[in-house]
Amino acid sequence: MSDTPRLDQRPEWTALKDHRARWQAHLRELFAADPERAERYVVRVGDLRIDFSKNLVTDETLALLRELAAATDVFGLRDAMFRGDRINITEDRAVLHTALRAPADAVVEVDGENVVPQVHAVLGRMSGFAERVRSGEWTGHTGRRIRNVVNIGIGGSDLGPAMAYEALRAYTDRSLTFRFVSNVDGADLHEAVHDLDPAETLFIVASKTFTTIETITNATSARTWLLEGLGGEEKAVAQHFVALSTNGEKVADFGIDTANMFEFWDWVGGRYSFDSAIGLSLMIAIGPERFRELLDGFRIVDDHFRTAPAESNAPLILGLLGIWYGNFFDAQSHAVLPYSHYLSKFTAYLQQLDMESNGKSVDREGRPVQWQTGPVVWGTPGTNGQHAYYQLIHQGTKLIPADLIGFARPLDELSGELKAQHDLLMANLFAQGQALAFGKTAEEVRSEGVPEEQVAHRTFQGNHPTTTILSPELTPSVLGQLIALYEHKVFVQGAVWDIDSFDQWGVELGKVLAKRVEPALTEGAEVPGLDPSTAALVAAYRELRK
Ligand SMILES: O=P(O)(O)OC[C@H]1O[C@](O)(CO)[C@@H](O)[C@@H]1O
Repeated sequence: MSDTPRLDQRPEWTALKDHRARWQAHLRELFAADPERAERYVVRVGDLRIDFSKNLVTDETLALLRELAAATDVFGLRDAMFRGDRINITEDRAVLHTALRAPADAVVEVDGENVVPQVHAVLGRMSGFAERVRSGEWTGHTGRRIRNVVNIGIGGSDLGPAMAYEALRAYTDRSLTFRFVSNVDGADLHEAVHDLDPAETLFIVASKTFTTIETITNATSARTWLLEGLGGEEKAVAQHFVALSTNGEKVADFGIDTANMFEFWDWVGGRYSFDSAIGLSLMIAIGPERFRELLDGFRIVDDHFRTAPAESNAPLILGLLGIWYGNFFDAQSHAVLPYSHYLSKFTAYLQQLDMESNGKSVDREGRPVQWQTGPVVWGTPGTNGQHAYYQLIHQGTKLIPADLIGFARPLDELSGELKAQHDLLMANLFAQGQALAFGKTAEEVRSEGVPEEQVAHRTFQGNHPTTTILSPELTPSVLGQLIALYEHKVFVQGAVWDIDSFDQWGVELGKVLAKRVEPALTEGAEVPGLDPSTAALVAAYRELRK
């Protein structure tokens, strides 16, 4: 048994509990008492200006939170991560997604071997391949150039490239079509390929393990579709399928030539893998140079996280704010609300990053935790959300801290009136932050002549915390900065909560049970050990499908 004190028994935790018990201030009062907080509570990293002034904190709160971070040795674990120590303890692995964006002359060792040259070798191969596809030099089996790229993967092998493709659409080669297939529902693949010409289609099968049932099933069906379309010649596969994986053996078993495999390593977690070979579809879309800019963006935030003092360390501050709300205000969720259409898949990406990392209920030694861990992360582009669920954030009974993300300039893609709409978009972001923080008092409502019986309904309590992340423009580098910011925020929270943020045992049971239930559905076989409820569902399914 370890002598590490339990988190909730640390004096720093108790100090925060006491601080919370005394907490009364409304954001209106905090700003009235200290108008400077609008400037003081801002951190800058790279192109990101992170304004956390509309959070329920004072200098004292921030100091107490930093003391908790120091007591739990967040920076010690950070250094261990960057060094390549095996901090993913249940899988006994290093956690080195930061090595994926390290400069070529950096040295990051795993088991005494510098991994940076391998990273750059794969990046070089990816660049060469991406250029050949983009230029038309890489052709399909019939000699026609590739016009469609279909990424088949799920979880970390899908969400990153799919999100970033949307985010950076303005930088993509519009003469190519990109599709992302993840769902084992045959409808996903069907909709992705039904209007494509197999002779012009490249499948990228993305799977770290190359054993994931959804991906292997979809890849097998894609191969059938391709061969049917190209007259059944097996050797066509070589020109139309490439693999992204850590598992060369399984790639070969599937029938993809390992010469067409782009490798990554077990020290890259699936949800942290999109800047590895998993980004190949994105690299084809935006080109190797833009991809390198994206990596540079990640690196800016890595360097900041590694070196900035606690007072101005952006991922640390964001992580601690989340802890303040989740552990001391009982907030159950965290909303991420981008005011950018291009970021429409950003929150879905963060859901895996955050919830698969920190959805844990035992500490690093396997003891049940006595404190809340990862929040439910949710959200969609802000303006659409305003006309759907913002009502609950403004006037519901739950505390929902939110990040509002916006950009000063629209992309050059837009012109004329469409460009001018950007100010309206951003006016909405600013207005929401203001309304959430300051609300509208009953007196203000009355002064507008609202009848007394409606005053309560039209009053806005305010005091809802938001953090506003503003940057000049959504470039590849800025996207990399944003993702790294959240990666390290999640890291900080896992470190404080004393959980392993890098395993994902919680997704295993469902996978095993699905394999056990499937024969009952497809072959009508009896499945021993089904609970009565599931057995009844299976029976109803069999009856209904007749
Ligand atoms: O890349 P793979 O091995 O196919 O795994 C896909 C996803 O499945 C998970 O293991 C569980 O959902 C994720 O962590 C991972 O990103």
